[in-house]
Amino acid sequence: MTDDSLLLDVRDVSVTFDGFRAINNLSLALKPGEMRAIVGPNGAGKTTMMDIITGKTRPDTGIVRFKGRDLTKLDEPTIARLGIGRKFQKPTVFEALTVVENLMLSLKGIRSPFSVLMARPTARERERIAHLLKLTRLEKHADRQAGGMSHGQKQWLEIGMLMGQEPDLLLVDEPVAGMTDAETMATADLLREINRTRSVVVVEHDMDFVRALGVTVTVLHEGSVLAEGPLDEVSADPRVIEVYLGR
Ligand SMILES: Nc1ncnc2c1ncn2[C@@H]1O[C@H](COP(=O)(O)OP(=O)(O)OP(=O)(O)O)[C@@H](O)[C@H]1O
Repeated sequence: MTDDSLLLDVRDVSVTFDGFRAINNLSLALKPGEMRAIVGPNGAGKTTMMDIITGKTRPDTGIVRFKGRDLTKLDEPTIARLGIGRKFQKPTVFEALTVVENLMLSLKGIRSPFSVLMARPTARERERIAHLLKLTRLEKHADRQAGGMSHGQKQWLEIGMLMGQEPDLLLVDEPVAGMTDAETMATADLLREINRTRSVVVVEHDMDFVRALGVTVTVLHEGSVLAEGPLDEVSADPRVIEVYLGR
Protein backbone atom coordinates (compact mmCIF):
# COMPACT_ATOMS: atom_id res chain seq x y z
CA MET A 1 0.00 0.00 0.00
CA THR A 2 1.26 3.46 -0.83
CA ASP A 3 -0.19 6.79 0.15
CA ASP A 4 -0.61 9.03 -2.88
CA SER A 5 -1.35 12.09 -0.73
CA LEU A 6 2.35 12.07 0.20
CA LEU A 7 4.94 13.93 -1.85
CA LEU A 8 7.68 11.51 -0.84
CA ASP A 9 7.01 8.06 0.52
CA VAL A 10 10.06 6.04 1.57
CA ARG A 11 8.84 2.81 3.08
CA ASP A 12 10.71 -0.08 4.75
CA VAL A 13 13.85 0.54 2.71
CA SER A 14 17.03 -1.42 3.33
CA VAL A 15 20.45 -1.23 1.69
CA THR A 16 23.40 -3.48 2.38
CA PHE A 17 26.97 -2.69 1.35
CA ASP A 18 29.25 -5.74 1.48
CA GLY A 19 27.11 -7.36 4.16
CA PHE A 20 26.76 -4.13 6.21
CA ARG A 21 23.21 -2.80 6.52
CA ALA A 22 23.67 0.94 6.03
CA ILE A 23 19.91 1.48 5.76
CA ASN A 24 17.70 -0.78 7.82
CA ASN A 25 13.92 -0.73 7.32
CA LEU A 26 13.93 3.04 6.98
CA SER A 27 10.64 4.87 6.44
CA LEU A 28 10.20 8.58 5.81
CA ALA A 29 6.99 10.29 4.71
CA LEU A 30 6.86 13.87 3.49
CA LYS A 31 3.66 15.77 2.78
CA PRO A 32 3.49 18.28 -0.09
CA GLY A 33 4.85 21.63 1.10
CA GLU A 34 6.59 20.15 4.13
CA MET A 35 10.15 20.90 5.28
CA ARG A 36 11.90 18.19 7.30
CA ALA A 37 15.22 18.27 9.13
CA ILE A 38 17.22 15.05 9.32
CA VAL A 39 19.80 14.67 12.06
CA GLY A 40 21.86 11.76 13.31
CA PRO A 41 25.40 10.86 14.29
CA ASN A 42 28.11 10.12 11.71
CA GLY A 43 27.36 6.97 9.79
CA ALA A 44 23.64 7.03 10.64
CA GLY A 45 22.75 6.72 6.94
CA LYS A 46 21.74 10.30 6.10
CA THR A 47 23.78 10.57 2.91
CA THR A 48 22.80 7.05 1.82
CA MET A 49 19.15 7.98 2.33
CA MET A 50 19.59 11.00 0.02
CA ASP A 51 21.42 8.74 -2.47
CA ILE A 52 18.43 6.38 -2.50
CA ILE A 53 15.92 9.19 -3.10
CA THR A 54 17.95 10.62 -6.00
CA GLY A 55 18.57 7.23 -7.62
CA LYS A 56 22.32 7.14 -6.96
CA THR A 57 21.94 4.06 -4.76
CA ARG A 58 19.34 1.35 -5.33
CA PRO A 59 17.52 -0.05 -2.30
CA ASP A 60 17.65 -3.83 -1.85
CA THR A 61 14.08 -3.82 -0.56
CA GLY A 62 11.33 -1.31 0.10
CA ILE A 63 9.32 1.39 -1.64
CA VAL A 64 10.45 4.87 -2.75
CA ARG A 65 7.68 6.98 -4.28
CA PHE A 66 7.64 10.63 -5.31
CA LYS A 67 4.36 12.19 -6.44
CA GLY A 68 3.07 8.61 -6.68
CA ARG A 69 5.87 7.49 -9.04
CA ASP A 70 8.13 4.57 -8.18
CA LEU A 71 11.68 5.94 -8.14
CA THR A 72 13.51 2.67 -7.60
CA LYS A 73 13.75 1.87 -11.31
CA LEU A 74 14.54 5.38 -12.57
CA ASP A 75 17.99 6.83 -13.20
CA GLU A 76 19.34 10.04 -11.63
CA PRO A 77 18.58 12.45 -14.53
CA THR A 78 15.02 11.16 -14.81
CA ILE A 79 14.45 11.61 -11.07
CA ALA A 80 15.89 15.14 -11.25
CA ARG A 81 13.50 15.93 -14.12
CA LEU A 82 10.58 14.66 -12.05
CA GLY A 83 11.32 17.52 -9.64
CA ILE A 84 13.92 16.45 -7.07
CA GLY A 85 16.93 18.79 -6.77
CA ARG A 86 19.94 18.00 -4.62
CA LYS A 87 22.58 20.21 -3.11
CA PHE A 88 25.72 18.50 -1.91
CA GLN A 89 27.69 19.72 1.08
CA LYS A 90 30.49 21.49 -0.76
CA PRO A 91 29.59 24.39 -3.04
CA THR A 92 30.15 23.57 -6.71
CA VAL A 93 29.53 26.89 -8.43
CA PHE A 94 31.39 27.88 -11.61
CA GLU A 95 34.13 29.95 -10.00
CA ALA A 96 35.23 31.79 -13.17
CA LEU A 97 31.70 32.95 -13.98
CA THR A 98 29.72 35.74 -12.39
CA VAL A 99 26.81 35.19 -10.04
CA VAL A 100 24.32 36.05 -12.81
CA GLU A 101 26.03 33.71 -15.29
CA ASN A 102 25.90 30.89 -12.75
CA LEU A 103 22.20 31.49 -12.22
CA MET A 104 21.58 31.71 -15.98
CA LEU A 105 23.19 28.32 -16.49
CA SER A 106 20.96 26.81 -13.83
CA LEU A 107 17.65 27.93 -15.30
CA LYS A 108 15.31 25.16 -16.27
CA GLY A 109 14.62 25.50 -19.95
CA ILE A 110 15.95 25.17 -23.43
CA ARG A 111 19.24 27.02 -23.45
CA SER A 112 22.61 25.38 -23.97
CA PRO A 113 25.55 26.63 -21.87
CA PHE A 114 27.03 28.16 -25.04
CA SER A 115 23.95 30.23 -25.84
CA VAL A 116 23.69 31.36 -22.22
CA LEU A 117 27.12 32.96 -22.42
CA MET A 118 26.79 34.31 -25.96
CA ALA A 119 23.23 35.57 -26.23
CA ARG A 120 21.36 38.23 -24.29
CA PRO A 121 18.86 36.89 -21.76
CA THR A 122 15.18 37.10 -22.63
CA ALA A 123 12.81 39.22 -20.54
CA ARG A 124 11.48 36.09 -18.86
CA GLU A 125 15.00 34.93 -18.00
CA ARG A 126 15.88 38.34 -16.60
CA GLU A 127 12.80 38.18 -14.42
CA ARG A 128 13.73 34.74 -13.11
CA ILE A 129 17.32 35.81 -12.42
CA ALA A 130 16.10 38.92 -10.56
CA HIS A 131 13.87 36.72 -8.44
CA LEU A 132 16.74 34.33 -7.61
CA LEU A 133 19.12 37.21 -6.79
CA LYS A 134 16.54 38.65 -4.40
CA LEU A 135 15.78 35.27 -2.84
CA THR A 136 19.46 34.56 -2.16
CA ARG A 137 20.16 38.21 -1.21
CA LEU A 138 22.94 38.36 -3.76
CA GLU A 139 21.60 41.35 -5.71
CA LYS A 140 24.61 43.48 -4.84
CA HIS A 141 26.95 40.72 -5.99
CA ALA A 142 25.23 39.98 -9.31
CA ASP A 143 28.27 40.79 -11.47
CA ARG A 144 30.95 39.44 -9.16
CA GLN A 145 32.96 36.38 -10.02
CA ALA A 146 31.61 33.49 -7.98
CA GLY A 147 35.14 32.34 -7.09
CA GLY A 148 35.77 35.55 -5.13
CA MET A 149 32.80 35.23 -2.84
CA SER A 150 32.68 33.94 0.72
CA HIS A 151 31.86 30.32 1.50
CA GLY A 152 28.39 31.33 2.71
CA GLN A 153 27.65 33.37 -0.42
CA LYS A 154 28.71 30.44 -2.61
CA GLN A 155 26.35 28.16 -0.72
CA TRP A 156 23.48 30.62 -1.22
CA LEU A 157 24.34 30.95 -4.89
CA GLU A 158 24.22 27.20 -5.27
CA ILE A 159 20.88 27.04 -3.48
CA GLY A 160 19.71 29.73 -5.93
CA MET A 161 20.97 27.57 -8.81
CA LEU A 162 19.03 24.65 -7.42
CA MET A 163 15.92 26.85 -7.35
CA GLY A 164 16.64 27.77 -10.99
CA GLN A 165 15.75 24.17 -11.80
CA GLU A 166 12.34 24.72 -10.19
CA PRO A 167 12.28 21.46 -8.23
CA ASP A 168 9.26 20.48 -6.14
CA LEU A 169 11.55 18.93 -3.55
CA LEU A 170 14.99 20.20 -2.54
CA LEU A 171 17.41 17.87 -0.76
CA VAL A 172 20.05 19.91 1.01
CA ASP A 173 23.09 18.29 2.63
CA GLU A 174 24.72 20.12 5.57
CA PRO A 175 24.30 23.63 4.14
CA VAL A 176 25.69 25.51 7.15
CA ALA A 177 28.90 23.53 7.74
CA GLY A 178 31.72 26.10 7.83
CA MET A 179 29.39 29.11 8.04
CA THR A 180 29.49 31.90 10.60
CA ASP A 181 26.58 32.15 13.07
CA ALA A 182 25.08 35.05 11.10
CA GLU A 183 25.36 33.12 7.83
CA THR A 184 23.79 30.10 9.51
CA MET A 185 20.74 32.09 10.58
CA ALA A 186 20.48 33.73 7.14
CA THR A 187 20.49 30.23 5.62
CA ALA A 188 17.64 29.18 7.92
CA ASP A 189 15.69 32.24 6.70
CA LEU A 190 16.48 31.35 3.09
CA LEU A 191 15.24 27.77 3.44
CA ARG A 192 12.10 28.94 5.23
CA GLU A 193 11.45 31.37 2.39
CA ILE A 194 12.00 28.59 -0.16
CA ASN A 195 9.66 26.34 1.82
CA ARG A 196 6.81 28.76 1.13
CA THR A 197 6.66 27.28 -2.37
CA ARG A 198 8.79 24.08 -2.27
CA SER A 199 9.23 21.02 -0.10
CA VAL A 200 12.60 20.61 1.55
CA VAL A 201 14.59 17.83 3.22
CA VAL A 202 17.66 19.20 4.96
CA VAL A 203 20.37 17.15 6.65
CA GLU A 204 22.25 19.15 9.26
CA HIS A 205 24.29 18.64 12.43
CA ASP A 206 23.98 22.25 13.63
CA MET A 207 21.21 22.27 16.24
CA ASP A 208 20.88 26.08 16.38
CA PHE A 209 20.13 25.96 12.68
CA VAL A 210 17.64 23.10 13.08
CA ARG A 211 15.95 25.02 15.90
CA ALA A 212 15.69 28.12 13.70
CA LEU A 213 13.97 26.08 10.98
CA GLY A 214 11.23 25.16 13.45
CA VAL A 215 10.18 22.00 11.58
CA THR A 216 9.68 18.32 12.37
CA VAL A 217 12.98 16.57 13.01
CA THR A 218 13.76 12.97 12.07
CA VAL A 219 16.62 11.36 13.98
CA LEU A 220 18.42 8.58 12.12
CA HIS A 221 20.57 6.01 13.84
CA GLU A 222 22.12 2.86 12.36
CA GLY A 223 20.08 3.22 9.20
CA SER A 224 16.66 3.52 10.88
CA VAL A 225 14.43 6.25 12.26
CA LEU A 226 15.13 6.47 15.98
CA ALA A 227 12.76 9.36 16.76
CA GLU A 228 10.62 11.91 14.98
CA GLY A 229 8.88 15.08 16.17
CA PRO A 230 9.52 18.66 17.26
CA LEU A 231 13.16 19.34 18.18
CA ASP A 232 12.41 19.82 21.89
CA GLU A 233 10.64 16.49 22.01
CA VAL A 234 13.26 14.44 20.18
CA SER A 235 16.15 16.07 22.02
CA ALA A 236 14.54 15.09 25.35
CA ASP A 237 14.08 11.48 24.18
CA PRO A 238 16.41 9.27 26.27
CA ARG A 239 17.21 7.09 23.23
CA VAL A 240 18.35 10.15 21.29
CA ILE A 241 20.43 11.41 24.21
CA GLU A 242 22.03 7.97 24.49
CA VAL A 243 22.96 7.96 20.80
CA TYR A 244 24.47 11.45 20.90
CA LEU A 245 26.09 11.39 24.31
CA GLY A 246 26.42 7.75 25.27
CA ARG A 247 29.55 6.98 23.33
N1 LIG B 1 29.32 2.76 -0.94
C1 LIG B 1 29.47 2.30 0.30
N2 LIG B 1 30.11 1.15 0.55
C2 LIG B 1 30.25 0.66 1.79
N3 LIG B 1 29.77 1.27 2.90
C3 LIG B 1 29.12 2.43 2.73
C4 LIG B 1 28.93 3.02 1.44
N4 LIG B 1 28.25 4.17 1.61
C5 LIG B 1 28.03 4.30 2.93
N5 LIG B 1 28.55 3.25 3.60
C6 LIG B 1 28.46 3.04 5.06
O1 LIG B 1 27.10 3.18 5.41
C7 LIG B 1 26.97 3.86 6.66
C8 LIG B 1 26.08 5.07 6.48
O2 LIG B 1 26.82 6.06 5.80
P1 LIG B 1 26.26 7.51 5.44
O3 LIG B 1 27.34 8.22 4.71
O4 LIG B 1 24.95 7.38 4.77
O5 LIG B 1 26.05 8.14 6.89
P2 LIG B 1 25.78 9.66 7.28
O6 LIG B 1 24.69 9.63 8.28
O7 LIG B 1 25.56 10.45 6.05
O8 LIG B 1 27.14 10.06 7.97
P3 LIG B 1 27.88 11.51 8.05
O9 LIG B 1 27.13 12.33 9.06
O10 LIG B 1 29.25 11.13 8.55
O11 LIG B 1 27.89 12.09 6.67
C9 LIG B 1 28.36 4.18 7.14
O12 LIG B 1 28.77 3.18 8.05
C10 LIG B 1 29.19 4.10 5.87
O13 LIG B 1 30.52 3.74 6.13
